[in-house]
Amino acid sequence: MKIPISITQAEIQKIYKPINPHTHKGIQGHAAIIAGSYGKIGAAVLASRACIKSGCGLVTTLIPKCGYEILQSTIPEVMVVTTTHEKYISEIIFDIEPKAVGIGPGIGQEPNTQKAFYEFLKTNKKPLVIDADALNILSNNNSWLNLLQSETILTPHPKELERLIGSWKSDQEKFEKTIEFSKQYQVIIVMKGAPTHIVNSKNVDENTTGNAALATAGSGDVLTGIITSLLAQGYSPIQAAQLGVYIHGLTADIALPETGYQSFIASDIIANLGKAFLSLD
Ligand SMILES: NC(=O)C1=CN([C@@H]2O[C@H](COP(=O)(O)OP(=O)(O)OC[C@H]3O[C@@H](n4cnc5c(N)ncnc54)[C@H](O)[C@@H]3O)[C@@H](O)[C@H]2O)[C@@H](O)CC1
Ligand SMILES: Nc1ncnc2c1ncn2[C@@H]1O[C@H](COP(=O)(O)OP(=O)(O)O)[C@@H](O)[C@H]1O
Ligand SMILES: [Mg+2]
Repeated sequence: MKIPISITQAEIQKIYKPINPHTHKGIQGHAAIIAGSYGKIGAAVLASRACIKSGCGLVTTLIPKCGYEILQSTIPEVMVVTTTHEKYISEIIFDIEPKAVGIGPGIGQEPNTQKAFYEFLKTNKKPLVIDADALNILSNNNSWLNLLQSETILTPHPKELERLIGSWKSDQEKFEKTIEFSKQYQVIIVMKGAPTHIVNSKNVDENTTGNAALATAGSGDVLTGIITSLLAQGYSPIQAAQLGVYIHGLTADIALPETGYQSFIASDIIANLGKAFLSLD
């Protein structure tokens, strides 16, 4: 395996596009988030808030009915579409044309949710981030991987990665298998961890930001929202993955002197996105 390329501030500075003073919400990108189930509407809230707080102009979130009031009152900036089922996502139907879609945080694996995901994958042509339960559904139905558009971004943590590619005996084997998987399905794999690596066919990048404060519930859900937002703003999938993991980690580095490791929670990632983006301007 080649030595990973570090995702440094200098590299990110080449990718980062400052906001055009004449932009408006209609051209700043419309993102769709598909997330949440009964008891895990928080995952939808975190991903949606991170998405709108990362620069896209509009966010529409698809959630099961039980999350409607929660989402509308916690993030009034985000538009909401609900499914017919009360507790889980039973179909994926939008009345909008999103520029990018993020799917998976907290959706569970109900049979109807799996079917809805399959129907969505058959027709989706938008840039896509797949996380959490949507990854687990793919692991259980691996023929569906052939439906993915090239450069779809998968964001597994180590357990989700193991479900996708099988177990490994060494770090080297883990990377070899991930690279092979990425080549086979033409996907970008964000191997979340400490540090996070991004595998894009034969290239491997290593993130340089972040710390153990991120080992807290919902921090991956937030990453899904950030990367989806960047895709909706027109970043290429590999750039969105690189800038997304860099900014996500940077929030924890910025917050650490105030929060310490223990009191940092996923909402602190979102609260520090502004400072993280400003450090690139
Ligand atoms: N507030 C919410 O609504 C939250 C919802 N969440 C959702 O809950 C669902 C379940 O997600 P989980 O990830 O908890 O469940 P999983 O069963 O996918 O993952 C948990 C397992 O993975 C292992 N694991 C996780 N990170 C690891 C690492 N860095 N190294 C080694 N092993 C690691 C854990 O030890 C555990 O065995 C997902 O849909 C997720 O999006 C979570 O994000 C937590 C917060
Ligand atoms: N010790 C650590 N150092 C740096 N980053 C970490 C550490 N632990 C977790 N993270 C990051 O936090 C995120 C956790 O994602 P995930 O496990 O999907 O969380 P959740 O499903 O609860 O939202 C990933 O981006 C991962 O890289
Ligand atoms: Mg997760």
